[in-house]
Amino acid sequence: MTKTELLRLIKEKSSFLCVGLDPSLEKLPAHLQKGPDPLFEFNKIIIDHTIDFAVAYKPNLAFYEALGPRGLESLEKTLEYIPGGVFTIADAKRGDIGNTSRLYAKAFFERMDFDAVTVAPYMGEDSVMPFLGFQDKWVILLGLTSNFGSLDFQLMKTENGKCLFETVLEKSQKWGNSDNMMYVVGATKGEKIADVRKIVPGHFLLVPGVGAQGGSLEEVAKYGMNKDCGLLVNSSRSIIYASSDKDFGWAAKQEASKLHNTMEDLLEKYCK
Ligand SMILES: O=c1ccn([C@@H]2O[C@H](COP(=O)(O)O)[C@@H](O)[C@H]2O)c(=O)[nH]1
Repeated sequence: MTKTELLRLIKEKSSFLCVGLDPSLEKLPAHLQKGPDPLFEFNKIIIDHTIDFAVAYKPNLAFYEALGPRGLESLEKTLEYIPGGVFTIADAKRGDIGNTSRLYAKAFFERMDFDAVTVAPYMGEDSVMPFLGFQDKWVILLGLTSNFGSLDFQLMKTENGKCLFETVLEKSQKWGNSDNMMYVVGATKGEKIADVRKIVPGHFLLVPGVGAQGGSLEEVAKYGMNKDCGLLVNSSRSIIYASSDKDFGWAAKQEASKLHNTMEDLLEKYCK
C-alpha cells in the first residue's frame, strides 16, 4: 500500500486504529479452543466486528510461532481473511546480516503479502536495507519502544549527547524515506513522542501501548499527530479480550468503536 492510499483510508474511515491480533490459545473463549483452528476462528470474528473502525491489523508473530506450523497456518489464513485495502503489519521485529534479512523480507512480503514488517535497528544499515527493496512495502523500525526496558539502551546518551533512539531516527532516514519507512514509538512515552516528531516530522509512527499498557490516546495525538495524521495507534488486548465469553466479538466492537470515536475527535482537532 502506498502512503497516498494509507492517508486516503485514514480519511475515509476517520480512524487511525490498528487492531493487534495477538491471540493466546489459553485466553480464547472455551467454545473456540476445541475447534480445528482456534486462532483463525477467533481472529475472523475479531476482524468481522472491528473492520468498520480499523485501518490496520497487526498480528504479532510470537502468538503464532508459539504454536509451530499450525500457528503459522492460522497466521496465513488470517492475513488472507483481512479485507483488501486495509493495511497489514507483521510485528516480527526482525533484522540480521543482509543475506538473512533478505529471506526475512521475502517471507513477509512475498510468501505472505504483508504491507509492513517491524524491524529492529540494532544490526544497522545492511540488516535493514533488504526490507526496503520491495515496491509499496514498508519497514517499521523500532524507535522508542513502549516497555520499561527502553530505558536500558534507547534512552542512553551517545557520544554526540543525543539519545540512542534519536541517533537511530536520524541515521535511518538515509536508508529509507517517509514513503517506505515508519517508526515504532510507545504510547507510554508521553512528551517524548514530541521529540520523535521533531526528528521525523513527515513519517508515520506506529504507536502501541494504548489500552493494556496504559498509554493515553489523547497524549499520543497531542504530541505525535502531524497535519496528515501520521499515526497508526495499535491496541491489542483491550480490544480482543474485551470479553472472555461468547460475546467477545461484540465486546471487541464496542472497544474499537470507543477508540474510533475519540480518534474522530482528535482528527478534527489536530488535523484539519
Ligand atoms: O514498543 C512496542 C513494540 C511493540 N509492541 C507490541 O504491540 C502490541 C501491544 O499489545 P497490547 O495488548 O495492546 O499491549 C504487542 O503485540 C506488543 O508486542 C509493544 O507493545 N510495544
